[in-house]
Parts: sequence; C-alpha cells; structure tokens
Amino acid sequence: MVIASVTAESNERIRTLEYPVVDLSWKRGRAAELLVRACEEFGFVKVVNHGVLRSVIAKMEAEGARFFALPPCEKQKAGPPTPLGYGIRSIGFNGDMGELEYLLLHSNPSYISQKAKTICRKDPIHFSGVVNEYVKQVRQLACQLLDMVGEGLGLQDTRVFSRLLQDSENDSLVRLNHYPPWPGSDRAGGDADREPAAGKSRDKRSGGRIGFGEHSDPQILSILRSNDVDGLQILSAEADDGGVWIPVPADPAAFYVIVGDALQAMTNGRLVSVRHRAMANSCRPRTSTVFFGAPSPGTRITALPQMIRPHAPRRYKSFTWAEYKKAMYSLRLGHNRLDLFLADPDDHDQDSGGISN
Ligand SMILES: C=C1C[C@]23C[C@@]1(O)CC[C@H]2[C@@]12CC[C@H](O)[C@@](C)(C(=O)O1)[C@H]2[C@@H]3C(=O)O
Ligand SMILES: O=C(O)CCC(=O)C(=O)O
Ligand SMILES: [Fe+2]
Repeated sequence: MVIASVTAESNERIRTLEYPVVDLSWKRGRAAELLVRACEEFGFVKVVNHGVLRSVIAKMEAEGARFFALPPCEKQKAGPPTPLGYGIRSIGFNGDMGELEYLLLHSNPSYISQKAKTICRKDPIHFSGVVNEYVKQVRQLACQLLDMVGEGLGLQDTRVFSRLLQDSENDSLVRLNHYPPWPGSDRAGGDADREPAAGKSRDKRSGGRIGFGEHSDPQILSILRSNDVDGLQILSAEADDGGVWIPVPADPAAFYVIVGDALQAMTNGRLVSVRHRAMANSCRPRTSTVFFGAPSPGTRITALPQMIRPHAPRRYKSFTWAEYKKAMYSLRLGHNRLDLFLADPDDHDQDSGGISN
C-alpha cells in the first residue's frame, strides 16, 4: 500500500505516523485492491487524480468564503440548524460545541434552491448552480470509489453500495465548515500554555484547540476536501495507548475519503468507520467541504451475505437509515453509535443478510 508519513509530536515523543494514499490514475484493479486495504486498516484514504474539475472546486470554495464573510445577522438568516442550516459553535442537539461555523445542507437540488434564498440573497440561482454541480461531481467520485470497493471486496454485484447514493430519495448531505483563526498560534498542538476562554474545547493531551470534536461519520462514505490549512486528524487503532491522533496534512488538490458507520455495518465490520476530528490551531482560517453519501431513509442496512462467514458471524442487527438517524441525533457527537446495534451473539435468525429498500 502507498503510505504517506507525517512526523508528529505526541506525549513528548516524536513519532512518524502514516496514512494511505490512492492515485486514481493507477490501474483500476490495483487501485481497488489498495482502496479496500486502506478502508480495512484505516477507514481512511487520501485520493489524488480524482477527476473532479478544479473550476468546480474553486467555485464551491468561493461561495463558502463569500457566505462566511457575511455579517453575523445575515448568516443567522440561514439558521438555526434544524439540523440543516447555518450553525455556529453548537453541533447537533445534545450540547456539543466546537470552534467553527458551518452550513449543513441536504444534497437534494430542490432543497438547495429553496435554502439558497436565505444563504445568498443577492444571487440564489448562482449559489444553487455552484453547489449542485459540486455535489454532482463529488457524488460521482463517491460512486466510483464505492464501485471500486465492491470490486476489491470481490462482490458479484459491485454496484451494491453506489446504487444507494444514486437513489432519487438518497439522504446525502453537504457541509461547509469554517474554522476561525487562532491568532498567535500555528503549531500542530496549538499554544499549550495559553488558557482557553471559558467554555472553549481543548485536547487534554496536546493542548490544541478543537474545531470539530472526535466522532465517526454515520453515513456510507464521506468525501472531504479542505483549503491549505491543516487540522484534520484521524485516530489510529494502536494497542498501547488506546489510539494515536494522526495529523493529516492539508492538500487542497486532494480528496480525503472517510468510511462511515453504515459501510462498516454493511461489510460486517470488515471496513472500519474511522474516528476523526478537526483542530482549529492555525493563525489562518481553515475551511473544509464534506459530502456525506447516505441511502434513502427507508433503506435497510444489514451485512451483505458475502461478508458473513463462520469465522465472521453477524456483528450488527439490521436497521433502516431512518432508525439509525433517530438514534444518532439523540446521542452526543463522540458516542459510538454502532454499538447500540450490536447483534445478540446467539441470534442466528437474521443470518441471510443483504440490503433492501
Ligand atoms: C451531535 C451530532 C451532530 C451530528 C448528529 C449528532 O447527533 C451525532 C453525529 C453528528 C454528525 C457527524 C458527521 C456529520 O458532520 C454530521 C452532519 C452527521 O451526519 O453526523 C453530524 C451531525 C450534525 O452536525 O447534525
Ligand atoms: O473539517 C474537517 O476536516 C472535518 C469535518 C468533519 O469531520 C465533519 O464535518 O464531519
Ligand atoms: Fe466527520
């Protein structure tokens, strides 16, 4: 597997940490095999030569910059988040806070054109056009990657995952995050000697300022990109100290792929939904845009029959996406939501598996 490495200071130790990279210009079979290995070992992969047009990315970034530069009273017109809409600091409904502002949107074009009226009052049609084109291209990338995952896993029906994102009722979201600058600090761990203002989140080990706290993404696959400001970290599963945060250097030309809980459930735990977070430590603002690929609310998420083996019995009960969303909105950001759906080890009733909607 092609691995990128980063040197990081953690617990007063300098470590070299690694994360996988896949180049989509490689031979498809090889890229598919490496993609699956990355999703099994990390639940995360950086993708280069992805084919999403630079002009489409630049327009999306410009729309985000224009919106976040508006006066607070203008931005509030697109809020509060219900969970969709404009939010500042507060994440979800259960008291989670972060150092960020965001716009959380459904990916459905009719929702976007409605919401655009409050986000871009000067030119809502331009805003929806830009977001729709971005979503279209990034969804295509997500589907290409999911088909490669299907191939790499050796499935007969290689489109089993991508079909869910192409369903007309799919529940995919797009999120624009804006992390404000932290003046006077530009170290990976932040300025550990400074006291945070009341109520502000800090990582206990590194002292860094947390923009978006530790969590896994609930959906099937997330496709993330950012500006050139670092901040994204993924949690490696290391036996010695319960995991190490791997800082993933920013690369505005790349996309970062994050396996979500639903894909972990459908692969019976073979692909892992990675825990990650975003730090807000830089003296420059960080912006990120995330497409969260999700099925329709009625889709039943259950392990594919090929993923259930005598040595790999069913790990999760089956659930609909609507049921999973209900559970996730009742929980804190950092909760391990899939654990709520762990199968009873003695229950063999559901052993045939599959996806239905
Ligand atoms: C605290 C919460 C925010 C969140 C919904 C939740 O109850 C738990 C999961 C959170 C998360 C994380 C990934 C995505 O950013 C997100 C949009 C999602 O689908 O799940 C957020 C949710 C949110 O901000 O509404
Ligand atoms: O901004 C980032 O890099 C991470 C954002 C994230 O994890 C999310 O929006 O779910
Ligand atoms: Fe996330």
